[in-house]
Order: sequence, then structure tokens, then C-alpha cells
Amino acid sequence: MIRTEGLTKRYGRVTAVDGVDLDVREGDVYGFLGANGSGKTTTVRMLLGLVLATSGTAEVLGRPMPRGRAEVLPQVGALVEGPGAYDGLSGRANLRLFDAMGPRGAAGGRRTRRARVEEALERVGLAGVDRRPVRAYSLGMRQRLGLASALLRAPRLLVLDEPTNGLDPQGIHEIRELLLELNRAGVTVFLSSHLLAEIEQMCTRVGVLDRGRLVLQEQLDVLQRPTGRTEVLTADPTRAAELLGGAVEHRAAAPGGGRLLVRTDDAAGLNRRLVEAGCRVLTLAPERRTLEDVVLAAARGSGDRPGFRTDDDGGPGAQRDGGDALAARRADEGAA
Ligand SMILES: Nc1ncnc2c1ncn2[C@@H]1O[C@H](COP(=O)(O)OP(=O)(O)OP(=O)(O)O)[C@@H](O)[C@H]1O
Repeated sequence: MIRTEGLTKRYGRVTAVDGVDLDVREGDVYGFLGANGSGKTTTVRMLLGLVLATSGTAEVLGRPMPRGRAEVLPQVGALVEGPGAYDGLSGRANLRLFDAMGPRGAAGGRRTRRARVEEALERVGLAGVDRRPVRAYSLGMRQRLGLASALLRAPRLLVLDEPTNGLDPQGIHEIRELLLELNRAGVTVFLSSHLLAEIEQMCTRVGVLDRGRLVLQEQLDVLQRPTGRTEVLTADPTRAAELLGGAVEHRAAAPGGGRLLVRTDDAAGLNRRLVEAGCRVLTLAPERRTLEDVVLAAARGSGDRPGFRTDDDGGPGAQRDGGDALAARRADEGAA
């Protein structure tokens, strides 16, 4: 659906996008992850033919961009950096105007246009906001309106730059559900985000951009495959460690006892062994890497240090500046 080779954009001495090879397949929910300023928006703009690449090529729906724009764009729903809208008009009026300008505007009569607009408003949860002018919209409402206009064309591909920007947790949840529902109905979704958790929750495939370079591109389930180690929380860590000997790769205190990382992928066998020896097992599961682990490793491999937003260890949903969170995490690791 999207394929780029060596896609590069330079602004004077700044290389915003540096030799990026994207591969987005039909049916993907592709998460394009990168810190602020890493080049996501510039890449999205090149994909849509809004910005000319300095070098490299981009293909969208099998056609080269920007040459294939006239053919490609009617099949693509796009949301790039805050949708433009007429501030004095309602969202509904804006959508009707937008629809009339679109490729189906001439063919579709007024009745079908009304129905299309109502359906799009309904889908993004704006149907109840009737006469209010867009000027009175919150940022989240503007994002929803932008998404509604992206949906008007019944797209095969959605290209969304930070679609949950400015939304509250409930709004983020609703947009996520909507995108997953569209994906189930056959729409390929390409979305950029600087939020690891967002990508981890909804994407099937991930590309990580770090200072203009694509440092990682892979299926999420491949990245999160079990590591071959099993994590055990036990009320009897000393006894368990004695029993398992050299198979224990790491041991740490944990509420209720201790946490052991054991070199084995046979979780059931390990459980049986511990229980038969009289160790109280509280939880036991194959260890999987989180997207954060993978991204950190990829960025380390590239010799850089990304500044993504990550979930703070301090509590669910808590977030702070990604750079600080990562620095703090490394300090923690160093102290451990
Ligand atoms: N028109 C422009 N002229 C000069 N430099 C630009 C231009 N557009 C982007 N840049 C630079 O290119 C780099 C990448 O910017 P870009 O907006 O693509 O990043 P981003 O990952 O989308 O960040 P954000 O999430 O903050 O939008 C930045 O250093 C930015 O300052």
C-alpha cells in the first residue's frame, strides 16, 4: 500500500528524512513512531505529494507519488497536522463543502452527500454538535472533524499524522476503536505517533523513525515474541533460586517475595518443579519484550538516543517527557 526507497528530504543543512524505506502492507495498522522533530510529518507530507522529496521514491497504492496524485488521493483519507476548516461554519457545513469539492462531489447528489456527512459525523462522535461554529471547537473536536473528512471518501488507506493529538483519554479510546473497526472492514491504516503505548495497543506493524532514519520496521508480534525466559514471582525466592541454580539469570525483590528470571521456555515444567519442591508460585509467565525495550535497543544500536514518550514506571497512564523517562530508567538500571 505504501513503499518508499531511500526517501530523503533536506531543508538546507537539516536532513529531516534520511533514506527511509517504508513497507506498509494491505490490512496493516502501521504505527510510525518517532519523537517530536524526527521527521514523521515530513514523511507523511511526501507520501501525500504535499512536499517534494530531495531524493528517493515513494509509491502509494502502487502508483508513484507525487506523479500519481490525481489517481491515488481520492482513495486515501488523510489527516495531516490539524485539519484546515472554515472557522465560522459548523463542522457539518464544513464537511458538506469538503464533500462537494471531492471527487464524488459531482456524481453524488445532495441527498447522498447529506447521508455521507451524517454518517461520518456519527462515526467520530460529532453528530450531536450541531450548529456550533468550528471556531468554538476544542483541539480534540477539530481532530475528530479532520477524521470525519478523511472518512468521507470511503478510503482504502488512511494516512493520519498524530490522530489522537489533543484528545482526552476517552476520545483516544473512541478513535482507537474506530480505527480498528475500519481496519477490520478492510481499510489499511498508517498513523504516526510519538506515543509508544498508543502504537503498542493498536498497531500490527511498527516503523521507528529516529532523527530522520528508520531504525526499525517489523511486525509487532515478531518484536514481542517470547524471549525464551520465564518470569516467576514466588513467595520463596531463596528456595527457588537454590533449586534452579544457574538457570536463574536475574533475581530481584518484589512485593510478596521475589522475582526470578529463569532461562527456560517451558513455563509449565518450571511451575511443576517449583510447586513439587514446595515453593509458593504467585505468578509465572513467558517473558516478552515490550515495545519500549525493542525501541531502546534499536536506538542504542544506531548510537542515538530517542526522546519518545513512554509510560512512566510510576503508575498506569502516567507520562512525563520521554527523554527524562528514559534517562531516569537508565539511571535506575545503572543503580540496580
Ligand atoms: N519547512 C521546513 N523548513 C525547514 N525545516 C523543516 C521544515 N519542516 C520540517 N523541518 C525540520 O525537519 C525536521 C523534522 O520535522 P517534522 O515536522 O517532519 O518532524 P515530526 O517528527 O513530524 O515532529 P512533530 O511531531 O513535532 O511534528 C525538524 O528538524 C524540523 O525542524
